[in-house]
Amino acid sequence: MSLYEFVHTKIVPPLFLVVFTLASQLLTLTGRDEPLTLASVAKHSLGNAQAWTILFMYVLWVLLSLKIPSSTVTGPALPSGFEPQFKANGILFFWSTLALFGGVFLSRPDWALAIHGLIPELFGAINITAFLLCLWLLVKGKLFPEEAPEDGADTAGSLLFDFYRGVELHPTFLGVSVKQLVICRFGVMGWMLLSLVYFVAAIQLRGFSYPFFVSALVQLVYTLKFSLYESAGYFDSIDIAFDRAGYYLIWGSMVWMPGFYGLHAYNFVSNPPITSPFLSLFYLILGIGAIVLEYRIDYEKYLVRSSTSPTIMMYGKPAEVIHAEYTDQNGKKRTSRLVASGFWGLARHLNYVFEVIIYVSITAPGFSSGLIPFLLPSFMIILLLHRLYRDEQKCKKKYGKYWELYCSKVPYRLIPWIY
Ligand SMILES: NC(=O)C1=CN([C@@H]2O[C@H](COP(=O)(O)OP(=O)(O)OC[C@H]3O[C@@H](n4cnc5c(N)ncnc54)[C@H](OP(=O)(O)O)[C@@H]3O)[C@@H](O)[C@H]2O)C=CC1
Ligand SMILES: CC(C)CCC[C@@H](C)[C@H]1CC[C@H]2C3=CC=C4C[C@@H](O)CC[C@]4(C)[C@H]3CC[C@]12C
Repeated sequence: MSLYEFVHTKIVPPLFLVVFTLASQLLTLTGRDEPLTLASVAKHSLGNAQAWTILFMYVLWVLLSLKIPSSTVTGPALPSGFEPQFKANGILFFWSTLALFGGVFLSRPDWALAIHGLIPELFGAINITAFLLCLWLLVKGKLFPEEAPEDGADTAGSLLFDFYRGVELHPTFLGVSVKQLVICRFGVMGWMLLSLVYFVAAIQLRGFSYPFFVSALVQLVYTLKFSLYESAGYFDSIDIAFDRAGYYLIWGSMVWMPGFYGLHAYNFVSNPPITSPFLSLFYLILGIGAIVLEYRIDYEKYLVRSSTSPTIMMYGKPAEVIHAEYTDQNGKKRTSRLVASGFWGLARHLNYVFEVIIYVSITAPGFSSGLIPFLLPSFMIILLLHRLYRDEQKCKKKYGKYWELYCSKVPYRLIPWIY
């Protein structure tokens, strides 16, 4: 066993389970008149009737979004030939959620302040639900997996590692994909809704804040971008095609995403961001610009991958495409397209750079008011560097010499001419 494997399978699971779970509850106490102690964590960690009611209503809403009739998108096939199905109604979900909850908070802004006060209990309830879900996914994956034996509902011999990493790739719950339900619907939209709640709560307390508005607006546009990208690309991502449904992905999306990704906004309520209107305008343009460019990068890949024509025009000339051969898990030869021009010709993961810029624009309005707004961009840099490493390993293994050809044409991983 290599050192990386040892750390990955034996050290990371227990460490992350304790540290991140505890941190997720401790952080809900920031910006409040309560000591950051284990006793305070314990006091709120079981939730209360109001918190459980809010959570129940929101779970019903996200479940409903995947239960209503809609067209479907197919994800990457498993060795057995099984093709996971996802609902293609991300945009409808975005606008209806915004209309429903936006309407509720506009007519009852005092509810936003009440929910802000309930955050420790709400995350107590979400944490319990996420743990129960991960436990159920472990038991189900081990005892009655939905996936065929050749798809390898994979177990690593250690219960803790299986809990952390997950067993199955595409488990379902009440007939819907657990990944789409938890990541795309509960996590991403829950994060956006909580940030809107904090924004309205701050208005209730101190009136309109332009820097907070900029932060919330960039995040709203980012969520809209995700909803557009959900059916066009997210179902081919590492999260869907490779990562199994366990603590990392499921707890991460259910608790860490709405909690930690929204921490700066949660703290803006008690510690308002102070930034000049000029600088706020700069962050707004930076954030929206980075979202548009990131969308363009996702779109260029989508354009080349989905086109049936042998020549694909990009920026007025034929796109440079590597027709990469690979062998799938059934031993069947297949071809895929690697774009080597446009943004994908500048660096192999330029989208990750824009991703970090987006998170900087969302949090930067609060940079002068404390350390908390620096946490999210720092976390993103670590998360994306780890992801870059995993993705490059995956592509090297999958495409072999074709990946090396792409790397020779596009030698930069992240930032053109630098790295
Ligand atoms: N906010 C957050 O916490 C995070 C956000 N993100 C964002 O989510 C989005 C998706 O991220 P992610 O899935 O990691 O990465 P990408 O969208 O970059 O997809 C990577 C995959 O694309 C394919 N690929 C690689 N190079 C090329 C190429 N030149 N031409 C065509 N296809 C290529 C490979 O898959 P294949 O096997 O299909 O060839 C590779 O595994 C990004 O916008 C990212 O910034 C990502 C991580 C965290
Ligand atoms: C603390 C840990 C246990 C790690 C938790 C990690 C997860 C919270 C995140 C891992 C991958 C993340 C995502 C991938 C791609 C995305 C597309 C983007 O456009 C929106 C965000 C996201 C869904 C993002 C969400 C957080 C992760 C699931």
